[in-house]
Amino acid sequence: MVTGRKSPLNPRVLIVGNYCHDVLIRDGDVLAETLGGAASFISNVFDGLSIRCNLISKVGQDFKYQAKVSHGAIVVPSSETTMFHAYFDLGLGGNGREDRVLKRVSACEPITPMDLPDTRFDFGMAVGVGGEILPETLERMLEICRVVFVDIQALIRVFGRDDGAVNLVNLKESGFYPLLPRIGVLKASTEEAVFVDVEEIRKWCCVVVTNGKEGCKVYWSDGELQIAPFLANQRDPTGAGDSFLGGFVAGLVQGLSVPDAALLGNFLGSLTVEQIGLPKFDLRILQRVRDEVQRRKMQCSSYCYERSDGELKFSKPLGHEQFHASLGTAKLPYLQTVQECRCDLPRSPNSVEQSLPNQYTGHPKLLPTPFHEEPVRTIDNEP
Ligand SMILES: Nc1ncnc2c1ncn2[C@@H]1O[C@H](COP(=O)(O)OP(=O)(O)OP(=O)(O)O)[C@@H](O)[C@H]1O
Ligand SMILES: O[C@H]1[C@H](O)[C@@H](O)[C@H](O)[C@@H](O)[C@H]1O
Repeated sequence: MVTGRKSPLNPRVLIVGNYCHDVLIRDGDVLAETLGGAASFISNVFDGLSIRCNLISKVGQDFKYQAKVSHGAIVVPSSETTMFHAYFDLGLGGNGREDRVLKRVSACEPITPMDLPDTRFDFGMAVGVGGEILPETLERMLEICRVVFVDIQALIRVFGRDDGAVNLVNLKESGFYPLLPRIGVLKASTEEAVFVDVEEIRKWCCVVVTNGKEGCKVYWSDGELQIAPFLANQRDPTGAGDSFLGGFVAGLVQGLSVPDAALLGNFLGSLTVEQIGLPKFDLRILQRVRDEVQRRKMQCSSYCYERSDGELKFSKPLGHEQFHASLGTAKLPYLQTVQECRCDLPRSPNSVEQSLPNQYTGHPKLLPTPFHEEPVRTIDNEP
């Protein structure tokens, strides 16, 4: 069980999920071929914020991006790299949201418990995209990681036998349901949240539901909290949820409160939708973000986590709105205007919007008590 304590000094993070090849298609034309997979978007955020992490991902010999990724993947000679075709045909969605139809056209082999390092981590992230995370893999992650963050897409995706069409099943029907009380945070998009009984799950773990340009909402057993979004000119929604989760966990790893970390997640999500495929973050923005996070940590250290009983304090962290404003300002000079933006993929109406009002609280399960110091086994594929 995870308790609400200060984040350990040098937290160890484990990301588990396959890299993939993404092909973005509209009206029969290939718009882009890019590196994909939640693991690539999340490690991109961690790299951008200079946070160390360990990553377990499997690919085939056909993997095109081994030289590009900062964390090498395990190459499985007998397997192909997971590949998705994402169809962005106009008229999809119909609800004002940027929906895409996904097909998994090839799948690398699953990540098994044997593939995971035999060492302890403070934060674990189960972020599969193509069915590569098995119940036993998640179970092993729960054993070796103090707190585990799970993207629901790793749990509820099923794939059409003939065409690989991605469909979703109710979480209760997945083999993962019994593990839920042991996870720290379940992240779902608004579309995916329909496949979960949030009212039931929130009694066991923190649930974060992202909602595109509206930002996100954090639910826990006896409260919920809306976290404000940031302005963005959306060009491609792919990976927004992944970068959100990367930013959220990166914030917690650095000792931010849950609302501040979720704000950082929203910020990274908003940067991601402005580019096609895996984003190249502007170095000036990243520097501003690192500075703002440091400033925020200093501000909060005096009141956010310090309670004599060692539990998190669940009152509004002063300056949360200011933190939102500062991050927003960091991005503003570089925010592409609608005219400048080459919209290769359909953009949702009103994607440039004012922030929503914000409330505050936090969740006790999210900051791990550090494991006793143990020798770190070097993971072979870590650079
Ligand atoms: N158009 C947008 N404008 C501003 N912020 C956005 C926009 N789209 C996404 N975001 C940010 O990114 C976060 C995640 O987006 P979203 O809810 O679309 O995730 P998702 O559907 O899981 O994405 P994907 O499956 O494409 O990775 C949102 O909570 C929000 O903070
Ligand atoms: O690269 C993308 C991205 O990781 C998305 O979050 C996921 O839904 C897609 O399956 C994947 O192809």
